Amino acid sequence: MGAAMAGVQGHVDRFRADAGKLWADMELQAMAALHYLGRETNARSLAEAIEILCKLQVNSFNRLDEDVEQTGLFMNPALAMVNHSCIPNAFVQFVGRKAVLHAYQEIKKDEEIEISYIATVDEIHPWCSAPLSGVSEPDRQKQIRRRWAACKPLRDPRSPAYAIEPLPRVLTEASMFFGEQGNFAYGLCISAFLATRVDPYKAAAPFAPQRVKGLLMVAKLLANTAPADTGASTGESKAVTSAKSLRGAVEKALGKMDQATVCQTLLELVVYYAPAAHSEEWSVLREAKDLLADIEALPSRETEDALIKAFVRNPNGDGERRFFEQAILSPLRELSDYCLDIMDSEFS
Ligand SMILES: C[S@@+](CC[C@H](N)C(=O)[O-])C[C@H]1O[C@@H](n2cnc3c(N)ncnc32)[C@H](O)[C@@H]1O
Repeated sequence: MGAAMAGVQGHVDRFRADAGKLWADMELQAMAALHYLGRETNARSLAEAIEILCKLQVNSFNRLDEDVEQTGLFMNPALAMVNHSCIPNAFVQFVGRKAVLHAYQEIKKDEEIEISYIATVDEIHPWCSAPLSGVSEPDRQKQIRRRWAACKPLRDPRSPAYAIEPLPRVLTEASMFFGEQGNFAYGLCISAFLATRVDPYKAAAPFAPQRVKGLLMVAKLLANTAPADTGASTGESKAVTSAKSLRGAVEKALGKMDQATVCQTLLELVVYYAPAAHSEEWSVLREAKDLLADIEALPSRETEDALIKAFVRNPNGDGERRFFEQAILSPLRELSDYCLDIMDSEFS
């Protein structure tokens, strides 16, 4: 056991660097353990005891009993080798004093066995949610590819579960990645997918902060997407296979829509919902108002402006609803239709 324990990770430096309550607790526990064992407390014995505690912290399982819930910690060096995934292919169950590693599905030879370190499906582990902004571009692409592959069970067309983490998080990362690359069209398709097919299922209230932020993201990407060159289109709309025809199809969809009108309407929605979502001081509200002022200053948009203002005044009127469905929602849905193809073509 001692030799096996030597091989497991303890991340002592990371715990020390955090220097929070956990580290203070560990020092106290280490001193108590040495005292209990009748061993002298000195710098060396304390460091050894702390290392063991850190290894337990990183590698042990909460041993759960069906009736009395947590009954203690369970540590097994072989089981401690199993890494985390937010979409695991296995889980650990306690049967009496034994821990049993069960597979959720068939695990092929050489495929990694992964369990979830967290308790509920909607939580997301820091490794899956860690922002990738400080990472070099090829590493970032590799990370998104890896995370996207892990989302496969959530995008099974027979039982899609787009709102379950980590899928929304991976799409958000990919949208930001494309935005930073200057590929606003692809970022927009992904953000449109999040705004229309993910966020409403994650948060029912239209003033939920994440939904309002999602609308601003779509509006910002739209503002950056220059009116598309419709001549670049290949004319294909179905069975988009190659990256080139996918690009052409997205450009065609963009070329058909009135980008300024969609952008302005989304910004009006952000301005309407932001105070309920957060406050009058919210930076999202400020940004939306600034962008709105820029669009309203564009020349020759009196008709569109009148339609948008009418919708804002009376969103439930028949004509206004039709305007929203046809001029705003329908083109956004069309863009969102390309999201999964884009992810598969760029990150598979
Ligand atoms: C219980 S151990 C798992 C085995 C460990 N990878 C090893 O080789 O000893 C937990 C540690 O593994 C690493 N780890 C586990 N899952 C990970 C993941 N999905 N991504 C990155 N690191 C992970 C972290 O350093 C974590 O503290």
